[in-house]
Amino acid sequence: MRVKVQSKMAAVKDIVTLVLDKDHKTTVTVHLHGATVLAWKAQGKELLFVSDRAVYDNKKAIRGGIPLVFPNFGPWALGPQHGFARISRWKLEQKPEKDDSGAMTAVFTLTDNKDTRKMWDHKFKLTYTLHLTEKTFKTTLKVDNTGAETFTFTTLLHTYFRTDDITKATVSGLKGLEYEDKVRGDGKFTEDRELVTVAEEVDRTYASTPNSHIITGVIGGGKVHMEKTNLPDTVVWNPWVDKAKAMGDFGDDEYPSMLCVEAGHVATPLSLGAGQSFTGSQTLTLMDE
Ligand SMILES: O=P(O)(O)OC[C@H]1O[C@H](O)[C@H](O)[C@@H](O)[C@@H]1O
Repeated sequence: MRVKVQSKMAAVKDIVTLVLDKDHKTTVTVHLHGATVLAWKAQGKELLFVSDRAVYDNKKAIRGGIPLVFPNFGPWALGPQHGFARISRWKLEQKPEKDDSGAMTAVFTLTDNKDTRKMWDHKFKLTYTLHLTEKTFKTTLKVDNTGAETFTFTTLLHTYFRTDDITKATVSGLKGLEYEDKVRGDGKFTEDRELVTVAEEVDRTYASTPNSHIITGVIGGGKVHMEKTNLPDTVVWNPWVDKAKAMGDFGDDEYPSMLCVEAGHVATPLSLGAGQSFTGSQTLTLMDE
């Protein structure tokens, strides 16, 4: 399946790879379109889902991996759904390098330009730092307001985990929390399950979640620990049968193979004054089975 995805990818010049070890067992692959993480392989196991039908035309958002949502989560009056970060061309600011501790780091940036200002007339700089060790993958997004006026935004790391069978996957840390449910519609609901499972279309935004979730049922019976900082909300999404069929860049039969658990600041917008900055991050750790 991965080979097929690779062969459909755009030119090699679009792709940056962080290789931790010489055997290529622990790597991260990033597309400059959106600085979209396409793959995180930990000890030989590919943990992220990318659709076989994903489009690599440097225009459309890439269906899978970790698209970056900024400056708006969801439908947006000023531009495309989930904002422009995931459909903008990012710059590789610092090539993958090993630091003293042996971790690989790479840094990508996006600054306002005529296309972003057409939609959202603010000056900003986004700095996205990827940090890879043997079992952990940390992604940190820094937002700088480089203009003279305050702006508000929402942001999110839209992580697609690869699952063996979605009905066997679970997400911890959500019991007792309020959520909005885009499937059921208006109103707030309260989660009563210790471990959230998915057996139908799910699209929920849980507000003020704990900084740690454990996701089970990741490919090969894997367990991933998600730790987040300054990203207080968690979205759980799977399109299920009908929505999968309606999406042009997602296979009809792919929904059992993915689960999105998305760390973000989306339930309430953030406000940044001139010269201020915000930093949010998530660290994914492949846990021992
Ligand atoms: O199709 P996209 O624009 O990539 O959005 C994919 C999904 O992203 C999030 O999970 C939202 O909560 C969903 O409502 C949306 O369907």
